[in-house]
Amino acid sequence: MPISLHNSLTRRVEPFAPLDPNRVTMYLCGPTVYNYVHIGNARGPVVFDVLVRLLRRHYPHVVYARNITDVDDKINAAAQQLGVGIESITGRYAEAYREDMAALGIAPPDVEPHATTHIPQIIAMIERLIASGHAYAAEGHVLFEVESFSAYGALSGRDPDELLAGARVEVAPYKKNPGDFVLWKPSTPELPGWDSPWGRGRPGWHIECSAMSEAHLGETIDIHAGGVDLQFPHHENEIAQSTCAHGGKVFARFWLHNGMLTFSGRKMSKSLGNVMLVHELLKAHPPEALRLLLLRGHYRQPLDWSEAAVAQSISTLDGWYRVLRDLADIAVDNDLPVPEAVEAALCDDLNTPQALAELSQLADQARQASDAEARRAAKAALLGAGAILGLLQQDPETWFKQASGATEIDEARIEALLEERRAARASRDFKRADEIRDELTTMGIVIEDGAQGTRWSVAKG
Ligand SMILES: Nc1ncnc2c1ncn2[C@@H]1O[C@H](COP(=O)(O)OP(=O)(O)OP(=O)(O)O)[C@@H](O)[C@H]1O
Ligand SMILES: [Zn+2]
Repeated sequence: MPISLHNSLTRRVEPFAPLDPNRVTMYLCGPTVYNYVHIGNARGPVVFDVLVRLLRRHYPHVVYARNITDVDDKINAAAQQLGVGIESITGRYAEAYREDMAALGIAPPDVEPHATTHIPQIIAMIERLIASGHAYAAEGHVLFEVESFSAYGALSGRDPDELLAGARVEVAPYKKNPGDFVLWKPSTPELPGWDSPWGRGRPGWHIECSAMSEAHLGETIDIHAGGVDLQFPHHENEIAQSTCAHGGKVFARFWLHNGMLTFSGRKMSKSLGNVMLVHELLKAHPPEALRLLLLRGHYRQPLDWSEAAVAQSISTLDGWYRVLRDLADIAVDNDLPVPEAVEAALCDDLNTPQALAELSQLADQARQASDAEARRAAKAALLGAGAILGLLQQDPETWFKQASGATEIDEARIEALLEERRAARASRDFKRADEIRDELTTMGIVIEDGAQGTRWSVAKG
C-alpha cells in the first residue's frame, strides 16, 4: 500500500517514495534540554513515532534521527541561575526526556545527535558557507546572508522582501541586512564556547540541525519533521544553510509539520505558562492514555488538551483492554500483521483518527466473535493495530491493576479481601460481602462479578 504524505513545501498530499529505498532517512527537530518537556512537546515525537513504525514496515532500512540541542542561551541562563556547568543541566534533562519519551511508548531514534559533539561539523559547514559567498563574519559573529539564497521563504510562503523589511525593532549593527541570521556567535569567558576561525564562540540553533542531519543522514534527506511553529524561521533557515552548503542540492524532500497542542484554545507553551509537564502527568495518568490522546487528532490540526480528553482516552482503553482480557486464553503470534483498514488510514497522510476508528470497530467485532478461530483472528487484528500505533502494549491485567496516581496498589491485600468476600457470599453473609465491596471502593478498587468470577481494576481518572 503506497504511503502519501502532506508536504509543507508543495502544500499538497504527495505519494511518498524515498530517494534510496534501501536507506530511508528522516530527521525530527528535538528538544532544547534545560527543563522537563510539556505534553505539547511530545506531540511531534508521538505522531512521528507512528510514521517511523509505518516506514519500517514498508522499507528494510530506515534511519531516524532526533537531535538534542544541548547548547543554547536558555540553557546558559538556567545553568547560571543554579551556578552549575551546562552539562549538569543538559545531562539531567536529556535523560529525563528519554525517560518521558520511553514512557509514552516512543521507540528510541536510531541516532540521537547532540549539538555539542558536532562542533567540528558545524564549523566546517559555516566555512563552506563563507567560502561560497552565503555567509560573512563580522565582530566575532558569522551571519547567513539571506539575500544570497533566492529560494528563501519558499517553505513558509513568506515574501523575502517582506521578511527583510520585517519589523525587527533593533537590528544588530554587524548585520548587512535585518533578515540575516546567526550561524556563530562569540562567547564571553564565563559562557560555554569553542575555538573557531572567528574566535571563541558557540553555534546558532539553526546550523546545528543542518550539520547534524548532514553528518548522520547525508546531504539530501527524505523527510524532515517538526512542529509547525518551527516552519519559520528555523526550518526556512535550515533549508537555506543546507542547500547553499551543498551546492544547491535539495535538502529535505518532504517537510512534515505537526499542529500545536492547545490548552483552552491557546498554544501550550512555556512562555505562556500554560504547560502540563509530561513528567508530572505520568504520575497521575496511564501513559498509554496520554499517547492515545495525542493520536486522536490528525497531526496537522491543532489538538486541545483537557482532563476530560484524558478521561475519555482512559475509558476507550478500558473498553479495548476489556476485550483483550476476555480473549486472554487465546494465543496469537508475536509478529502480527497490521489490519488493512488501519494500514490504509495511516498510509493516507498518517490519518491516526481514522486508524483509531478502525481499531474501535475491530474491538466491536472481537466482542461479537464466538468461535475459537474468529476470536483468535479478532485478537490478532486488535494487537496488530495496537502495535503500529504503539497502543495496547500491556497485559490487560497490568492495565486494569496499574495505579493511576501516587497510590500504591497492595495486590495481596485486594486478593485477600476478594477471597473473604467470596467466602462471605458462599455462606450467604451478604452484609459482610457488601462491607468488603465498600472497603475496596474506598481503596479506589472497582470490582465486577461475571461468569469468569470476580475481576478487579483500579478506578482511573
Ligand atoms: N504546544 C505545542 N504543541 C505541539 N508541539 C509543540 C508545542 N510547543 C512546542 N512544540 C514543539 O516542541 C519542540 C520543542 O520546542 P522548543 O524547544 O522550542 O520549546 P517550546 O516548548 O516551544 O517553548 P515554548 O513552550 O515557550 O514555546 C518543537 O519541535 C516544537 O515544535
Ligand atoms: Zn531543527
